[in-house]
Amino acid sequence: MRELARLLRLMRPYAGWMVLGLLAALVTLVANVGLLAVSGWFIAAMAAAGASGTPINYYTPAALIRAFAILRTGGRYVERLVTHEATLRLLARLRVWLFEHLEPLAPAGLQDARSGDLLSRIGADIDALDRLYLRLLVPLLVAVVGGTAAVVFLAFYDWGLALVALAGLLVAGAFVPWLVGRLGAEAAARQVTTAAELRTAVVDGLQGMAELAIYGRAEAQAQAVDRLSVAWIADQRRLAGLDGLSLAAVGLAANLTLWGGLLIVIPLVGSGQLAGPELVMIALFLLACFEAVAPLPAAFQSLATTLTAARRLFAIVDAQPAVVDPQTASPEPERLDLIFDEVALRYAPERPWALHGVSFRVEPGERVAVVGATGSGKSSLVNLLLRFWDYQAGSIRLGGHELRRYRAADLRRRIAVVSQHAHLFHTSIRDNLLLANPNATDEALQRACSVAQLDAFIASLPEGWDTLVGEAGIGLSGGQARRLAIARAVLRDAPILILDEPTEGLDSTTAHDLMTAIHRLMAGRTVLLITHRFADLGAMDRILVLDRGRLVDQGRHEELIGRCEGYWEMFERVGGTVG
Ligand SMILES: Nc1ncnc2c1ncn2[C@@H]1O[C@H](COP(=O)(O)OP(=O)(O)OP(=O)(O)O)[C@@H](O)[C@H]1O
Repeated sequence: MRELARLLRLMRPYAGWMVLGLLAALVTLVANVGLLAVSGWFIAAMAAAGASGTPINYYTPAALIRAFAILRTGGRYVERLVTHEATLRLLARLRVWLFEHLEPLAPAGLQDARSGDLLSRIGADIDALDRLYLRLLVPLLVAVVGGTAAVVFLAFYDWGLALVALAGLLVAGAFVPWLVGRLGAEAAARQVTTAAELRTAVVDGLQGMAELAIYGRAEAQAQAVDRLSVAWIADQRRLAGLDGLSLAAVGLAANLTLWGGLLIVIPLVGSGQLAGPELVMIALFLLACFEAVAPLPAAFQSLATTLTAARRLFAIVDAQPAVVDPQTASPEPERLDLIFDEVALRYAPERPWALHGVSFRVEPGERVAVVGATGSGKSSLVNLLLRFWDYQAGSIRLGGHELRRYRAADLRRRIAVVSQHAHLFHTSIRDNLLLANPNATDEALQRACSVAQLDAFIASLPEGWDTLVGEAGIGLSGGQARRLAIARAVLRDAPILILDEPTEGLDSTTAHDLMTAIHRLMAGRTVLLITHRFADLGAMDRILVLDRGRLVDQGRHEELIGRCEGYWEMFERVGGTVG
C-alpha cells in the first residue's frame, strides 16, 4: 500500500482536475437516481390522480424530470471529459517522469534490463496507472458519498428501510469487491508480468529474426511466444469470469434489497403512513442507488494490476545510477589535459578488475592510441571518460579537475565519439546528424558531410538529406553508417575526440578510406583512438598497450615493437603494417 500513497502523491499536480471530475461524477449519480425516483413517483401519482379524479400539479415534477435528464446527460459528458483530461495529463507526466529517471541509469543501470520489458514499463505499466483514478478513486468516492446520502435519505422515511439499503449496498460495494479482489489478485498481478514477458519475447524475436531463421529456431521462438500468450489469455479469462460473476452478484444484491425494501414499505402504504406513488419512488430509488456501487468489484479487481505496475515503475525510479552528478556547477578548465592516475574499475563487486592501476597522461592536441587484446579494458577507458561508469580507485583529472566534479552533460559536451556501435535512429539523415548539434545550419551539415566524405553519397540519393536511414541504420552500409557517425562528430565540434574502433568490421579498403576522413576530423583535437588495426597507428603520437586491465607499456610504434613483447606479438598476429 506504500505504492498507493506514492501514486497519490504523483497525482497532486492534477488534484484540481480530479476533484472536478469527481464532482461531475457525483452530480451525474444524483441526477440519475433523482430521474428514476421522480419519474416513478410521477407516473404512479398521475395514474392515481387519474383514477380518483383529483387534480395534480404536474408542472413541478415534469420540470424536475427534465432538469435531472439534462443534468445527467451534461454531467456524464463533463465527467468523461474532465476525468479523462486529468488521467491523460497524469499519464503524459508519468511517462516523462519515468524517462527522466531512466536516462541517468543508462547504460550501467540498464544493462540487465531487456528492451521489451522497458517498453512494457514505459507503455503498458504507465497505462495501468490510469485505473487508479478512473476506475478506483472516482468510483470509490462516488460510492461512499452517494451510498451514504442514499441511506440518509431513506432514513427520513424509515430506519428499517435505511438499514436494508445499507446492508445491500455493503454487500455489493464492499463484500463482493473484496471477494473478487481476493480471488483475482494473483491473476491480475501475474498478467502484468506475463504481458511484459510476452512483449519482451516478441521484441527479442523480431530483433533476432535473421538469426532465428538462419539457425532454424523461429518455430521454437514462436512456441515460446505462444506459451506466454496462452498464459496471459488464461489470466484474462479468469478476470473476465470474475467480472461477470461480480456483475451478477451486484444485480442480485440490488434485487434482494428491492424486495427487502418492499416488505418494509408495503405495510407503511397499507397503514396510510406512506402514499402509493412514494412506494414506486422508493422502489426505483433503491434500484438506482446501486449504480453507485456497481463499478467497485471491477475497481478492486484492477487494484492488484495497478499496484504491480506501480511496483515495477518504482523499481526503476528508485534504482541508484552508477554515476551521480555533483551538486555544484562543473569547473571551467582552461587547458584540457587528461590524467589517469592509478585508476581501477570493476563493473560489479563479484567481477574481476576491468582496469587496474592505470596511469597515463594526454596533453591537449595529442593523439594517443590504445591497443590491447580483446577484453583488455580499452572500451572501459571510454566508459570512464564519458561517465557511464565510475572508477572505484585512483583519480582521473581533466584540465586539473577531478572527473567527478564535472556534471556528465558538461563533460560530454567536450567530447565527440565515433564508435562502431553509433546508433542511428529511424529517421532522416538530416535528423540523425542534427542529433549532434540541433542548431547546425545546412552549410554546417554540408561541411560535416564533406569531411566525412558522405556528401557524394547523399547527393546521389533521390531524397538527399531527407532519406530515411531505416531501423538502426539498416538502409546504410557499414561504411556509410560510420561516416554518418564521423559527420556527427564534426558537427559536435568538441576538443576531445574518442574513436572507439571506428573501422572495426569493415573491409580494409573501406577502413582505409574511412581513416582518411577520420584524419581530417582529428585535426586540432585531442584524440584517443582505440583500435585493433596497426595500419592506423602511424599517425599517432603515442600508443598505450593494455593487457588484462593493466597498462603494460606506452610509446611510439618503433619503440614498442623493440621492447614490448605483448605489442610485438599482437603486431605479428595481425601480420601488421603501420601506415
Ligand atoms: N558492461 C559491462 N559489464 C560487465 N563487465 C564488462 C562490461 N563491459 C566490459 N566488461 C568486462 O570488462 C573487461 C574489459 O572489457 P572492455 O570492453 O573494456 O575490453 P576491450 O579491450 O574494449 O575489448 P574489445 O576489444 O573486445 O572491445 C572484460 O572482461 C569485459 O567482460
